[in-house]
Amino acid sequence: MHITVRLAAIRFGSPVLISSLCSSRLQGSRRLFTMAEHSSEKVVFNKPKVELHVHLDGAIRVQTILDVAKRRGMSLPANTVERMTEIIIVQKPATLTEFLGKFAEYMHVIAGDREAIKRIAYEFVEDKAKEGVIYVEVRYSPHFLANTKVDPIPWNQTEGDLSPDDVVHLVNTGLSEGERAFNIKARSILCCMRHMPSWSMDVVELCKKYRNEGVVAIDLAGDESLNCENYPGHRKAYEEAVNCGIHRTVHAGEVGPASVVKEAVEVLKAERIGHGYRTLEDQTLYKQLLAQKMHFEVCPISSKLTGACDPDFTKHPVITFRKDKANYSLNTDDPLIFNSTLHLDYSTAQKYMGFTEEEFKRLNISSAESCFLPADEKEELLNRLREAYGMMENTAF
Ligand SMILES: O=c1[nH]cnc2c1ncn2[C@@H]1O[C@H](CO)[C@@H](O)[C@H]1O
Repeated sequence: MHITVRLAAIRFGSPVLISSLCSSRLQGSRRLFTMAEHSSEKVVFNKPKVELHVHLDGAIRVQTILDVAKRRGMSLPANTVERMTEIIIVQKPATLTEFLGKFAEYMHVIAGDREAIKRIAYEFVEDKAKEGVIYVEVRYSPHFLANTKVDPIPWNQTEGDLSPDDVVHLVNTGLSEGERAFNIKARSILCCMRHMPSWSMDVVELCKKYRNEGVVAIDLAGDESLNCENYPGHRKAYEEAVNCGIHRTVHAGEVGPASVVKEAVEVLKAERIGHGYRTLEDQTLYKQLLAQKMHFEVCPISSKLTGACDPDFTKHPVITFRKDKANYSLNTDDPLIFNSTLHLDYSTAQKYMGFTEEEFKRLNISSAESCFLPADEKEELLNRLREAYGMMENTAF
């Protein structure tokens, strides 16, 4: 084995570990498959994968929510995994606003609790390792998990002593303990929220402070109908990110029009677009983004259940992306709320959109090329994938 490849294999997890973990089913809440698609879920791409768009607070185990509520003496609308899962998940196509409301069912339990925040980060890494992910970038809003130095204090919490800064430190700790335990690589992206421009400067400052401890980029999430031209807080934060070399992604063109994507690229200097489906409505913009190899973070199951795309997967925008050899990834987004797994996104792409093993390899290579790791670590990741996919050049003479 080539030395770089061997090093990469160690850092990103051994193939044996990955394949054995891949074949095991997820535990806890993920067993309750209620969507029709779940019955057909199978592992269609049992190879190392890269995931670039997944929300930590949308990827918590239901059992963990129940455990933490019990420990903290908090009440929940249900006390079994099955019942609580039914309450949290979106079962049929809804709206983005309806979907975003689901976080309020459980965020008050996790927010403000040191042990819980570290635990969800650690368990997240375990769940991703089980799906065969060898590199993941996970995102969240530090403010949504804090209970002091955040205005307003979210989820009706009373003021405590956990600041957004403490939250980032705890998530970093949970992720790095998870990395060591499950032998994959996990980095994080900090989210600004569209409706809270006053938090955005804090977010970029946290990105700067923790750039050497696992934080790789800034994001803008939430309700896209709020235009950032009217919210200079986001623009200023992204300007600072550009000036300091902080990587940038923006949720745009998910349910909002192509103009939001244009603004993300031209004003916020986004290097990747979260979702971006509605870019196709502006063919000039789409061609420009294709030419500059802009990366689209596509989330198939999510796009159906948030009402972002036609529920008929055979009409999904990612089919056009694939035909045009666009640069995109396949991601879960919020697997807790969609009661889904990365395997379901892949099997859906195969079953309804004509994706092949070759395309899965190509899109994972594009994902690695578009990830926010520094160049040397990116090359290691790429080598690891090329080796697993049988794409290594023969260097033995
Ligand atoms: O698909 C999405 N579109 C827009 N915002 C989202 C999506 N999924 C989650 N969040 C928002 O991002 C926050 C930080 O992780 C979540 O709390 C949720 O409000």
